[in-house]
Amino acid sequence: MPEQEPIIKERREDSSRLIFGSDWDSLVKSVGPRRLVVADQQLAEWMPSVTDKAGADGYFSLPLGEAAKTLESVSVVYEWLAQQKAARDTVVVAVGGGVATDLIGFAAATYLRGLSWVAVSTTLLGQVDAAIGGKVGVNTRWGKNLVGAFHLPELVVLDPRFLASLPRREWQTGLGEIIKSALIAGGSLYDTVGSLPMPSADTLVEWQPVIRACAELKVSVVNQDPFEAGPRMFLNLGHTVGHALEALFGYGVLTHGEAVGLGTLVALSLSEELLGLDPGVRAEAAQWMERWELPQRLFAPVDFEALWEQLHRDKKARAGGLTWVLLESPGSPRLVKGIQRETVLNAVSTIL
Ligand SMILES: O=C(O)C(=O)C[C@@H](O)[C@H](O)[C@H](O)COP(=O)(O)O
Repeated sequence: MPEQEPIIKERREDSSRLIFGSDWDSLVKSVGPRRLVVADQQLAEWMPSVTDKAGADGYFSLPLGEAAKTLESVSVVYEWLAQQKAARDTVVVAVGGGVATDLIGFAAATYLRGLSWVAVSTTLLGQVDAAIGGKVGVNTRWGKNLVGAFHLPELVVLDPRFLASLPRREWQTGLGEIIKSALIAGGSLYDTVGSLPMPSADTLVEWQPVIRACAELKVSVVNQDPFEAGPRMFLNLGHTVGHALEALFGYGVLTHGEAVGLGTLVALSLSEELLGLDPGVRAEAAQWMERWELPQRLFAPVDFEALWEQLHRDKKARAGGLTWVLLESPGSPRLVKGIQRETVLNAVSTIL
């Protein structure tokens, strides 16, 4: 009898390995015998070099953006994987920002019941948060990321070269998640973030340690609680209201980071009311948002009834109602249940 190759890889429950810098070729090539690159179409100019660095057999790109983060786009990826005869030992290399790694990661999680994948993250938002931790999925008209899976990438590539050419709004959307991370972590991350200028290609060197700290914070939380049964919920600070706003305004109208920034202000206001958070924390977060030109108020009115209904589609909701992530002080997030409608209404009015 010829010796049989093991077909099914050992399932890893620990978080993905982060690779900082531009020297990722050999690690990515070592992940599996065959690699296929799938990317956001906006990255067309990078594709020859990425395909070469990944030692991939081929690449495919599709137009992506929050509005295209749908099951239809996932089907387009399935179609290409089928044409390429992707097999159980094929590795999908997903290249792009948060939408790309969420969507392509979801295609990898579900094609042939799960292919290994690598996330090559090309945006600030992706590098500090979205590409890490294996939450993959797509939006539906009922809610944000409502269809998805937990499927950890084998590697997450955080190469600063991709960031240099980001447009201003992409830097800003990343800041929404950085503010969230600084509030959850407290300590030196909170102190450092507050002193930094607007991120850009020129100030990237100053931001690099913060990007690394946010990425490492995320890995450590995900390692403690990979399937979000407890402390991983803290990473959702600002997302209950943020996701509801994204869905209500239409995906892509507010960026994810803008929505999370607004949602964080609401969460901080609730935290003052319910946990005695020092109001100086919200004032400080607002100052950062002012400096980085993130919206602190909604540009159009929102119907509170519709928002209240949308909030209840949050993935942290359980039979007993919503679970909110609030803050007692920077570095001390708390989960709070059963907040009254009137209290939420008052907190939401601070961003109207
Ligand atoms: O990884 C997590 O866990 C997070 O909650 C991080 C969030 O910043 C991220 O936007 C996440 O994708 C949202 O997850 P969801 O479960 O609320 O859709």
